[in-house]
Amino acid sequence: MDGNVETQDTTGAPRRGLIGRLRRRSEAEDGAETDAQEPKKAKSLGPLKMVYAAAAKYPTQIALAFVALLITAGATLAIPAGFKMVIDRGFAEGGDPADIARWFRYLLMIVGVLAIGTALRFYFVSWIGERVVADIRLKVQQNLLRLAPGFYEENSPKEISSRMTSDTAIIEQVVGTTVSVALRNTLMAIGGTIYLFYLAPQMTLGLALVIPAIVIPITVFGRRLRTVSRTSQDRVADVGAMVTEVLSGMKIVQAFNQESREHARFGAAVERTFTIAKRRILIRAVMTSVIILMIFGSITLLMWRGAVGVAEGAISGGTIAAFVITGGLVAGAFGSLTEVYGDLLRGAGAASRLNELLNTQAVIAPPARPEKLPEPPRGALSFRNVTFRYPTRPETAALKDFTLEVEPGETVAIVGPSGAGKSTIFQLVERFYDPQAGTVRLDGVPLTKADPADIRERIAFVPQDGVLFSADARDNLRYGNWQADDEAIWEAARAANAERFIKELPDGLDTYLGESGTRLSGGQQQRIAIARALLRDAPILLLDEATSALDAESEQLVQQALDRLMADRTTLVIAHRLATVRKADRIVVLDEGRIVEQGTHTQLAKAGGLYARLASLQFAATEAA
Ligand SMILES: Nc1ncnc2c1ncn2[C@@H]1O[C@H](COP(=O)(O)OP(=O)(O)OP(=O)(O)O)[C@@H](O)[C@H]1O
Repeated sequence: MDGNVETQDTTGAPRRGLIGRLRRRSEAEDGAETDAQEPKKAKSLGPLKMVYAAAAKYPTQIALAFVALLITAGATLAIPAGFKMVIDRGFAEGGDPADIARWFRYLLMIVGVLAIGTALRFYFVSWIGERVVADIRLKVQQNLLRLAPGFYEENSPKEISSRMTSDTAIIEQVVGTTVSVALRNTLMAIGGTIYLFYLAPQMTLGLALVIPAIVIPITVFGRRLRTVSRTSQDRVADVGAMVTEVLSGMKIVQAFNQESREHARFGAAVERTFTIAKRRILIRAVMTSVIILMIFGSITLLMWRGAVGVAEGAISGGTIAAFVITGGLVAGAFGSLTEVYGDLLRGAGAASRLNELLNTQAVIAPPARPEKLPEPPRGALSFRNVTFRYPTRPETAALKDFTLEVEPGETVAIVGPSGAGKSTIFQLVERFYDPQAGTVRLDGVPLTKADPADIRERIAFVPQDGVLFSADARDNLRYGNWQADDEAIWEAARAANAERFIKELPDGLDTYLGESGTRLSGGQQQRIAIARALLRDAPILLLDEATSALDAESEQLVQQALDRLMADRTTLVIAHRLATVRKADRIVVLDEGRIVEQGTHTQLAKAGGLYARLASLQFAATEAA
């Protein structure tokens, strides 16, 4: 009756009053995800300040929501009064039909105001909730884009994405529901209690004893049920995990004749789920019976007391009706208020997790007065005595006293065993990290003195496996240069030997390349990445050659594309192919973060050192593939 739309549950059906709320809560216990992974609560409401600040930007909507809230609370309380009139005057024997109509019209008017007011309140309150969440998401993502890759090693993308979705959903719940529920129910509890005293002071005192007797056991049962439910969901998750494990390892299970053992193991997990579910349903069964007994029992007792009063002529039938309805509203309001604080703490927990993402400072940021890189770009790279440790692995240096001067236009192949530090060189050139000692320079300017965006503007990076986004072929190519028109795109595609297969795609450049480009072969993805780098047309090329073996024809197509890409550019290439090292102006051999040899392929092959060993193993293997 109070039009409690904000407590809408996942089924979309509004649940009203105390019974509705209880049902909603116990259904939530059965729900798959609702309480199973209940998010952590904060210790205080402090972090909600950020939510307040975000909402305060929309004073008009807040004012409108508040007005609607006042109107609906008033209209809700007016309903019992309306019923009182209708019952006492509208049902009076021998009454004038015109007089009866008046009271019913009055009641209808209240209902109309309540309906419209509730719709407006729901609209504005939810609007604010959604808008606040949208603003927070935008701000968080903007900050995330500024953070260096090191941050994502310590904070998993899965965790961050869960903050962006579930934590923001909790905030939405707080703004769009909890605050409104709290305000409305406080108004209803106060207003309702005053009205009850006005109607029947003695019966109200009786009710004051009954309400806690209803609310307290329900709250206690509710808590127990929530704990048991959580355990129950964990057990169900165990069953799920076991199914996945066995299914994905089915060949091993069967090859080792472990079917009966797996069945027994699964049986035990299923029985554990059943045992805990039995406890849950027992608590819920008892809880339901207690609720029915308490609520309907007290209504019956009140009516009984009222009936005696009516018989004695001390009280009217309409007053009894108004009293019962208002009593229900007030009890429901108190019931709701018991949940509000917990919900707010949960919201504060979510807000503090989002705050962390919002306030993380970028380690790699432009200096206050960035030094301009010389124009036109030359493409000279220099590493002087660079020592670098990854923040997550401070004990080992990925590069040790590394010195390398790369001349404009030179092609330097970097080879070395796995973990030697080859990719680390690229990370430092892009300035994803700053070395602990030594200096990296681009065209004579130390990277730390320039704006990272200016540095990256001058670099094209071709990763091992072409990183494609879920977009069409055109946008995947233009990622290197959004100004490129179709003519330029086709020219790059041609040079990258990608023209033919792109033309053969169902919609040419408009073809959607699917999640992570799964619709293209490895060689095709590499050629897209090469075309993208061609479009970028940067003076420095960082090329991480693919290790995956391609068939001879793709290999040749990729190689030709790479040759065109490397021409007239300073190129650092992590080389896995003999063809590449042969063509390089210089080969740098890296081991455990240090340069151990340098020279051309012929020189190094003759020297009989690490390169000669690697070449005979690694390149022979890839050439044979
Ligand atoms: N993000 C990281 N955090 C911590 N340590 C890292 C990280 N990336 C690389 N390392 C470590 O730094 C060292 C150098 O790694 P790097 O990736 O540069 O080697 P690599 O020569 O490119 O190897 P591969 O040929 O296997 O790709 C290794 O010991 C590696 O374990």
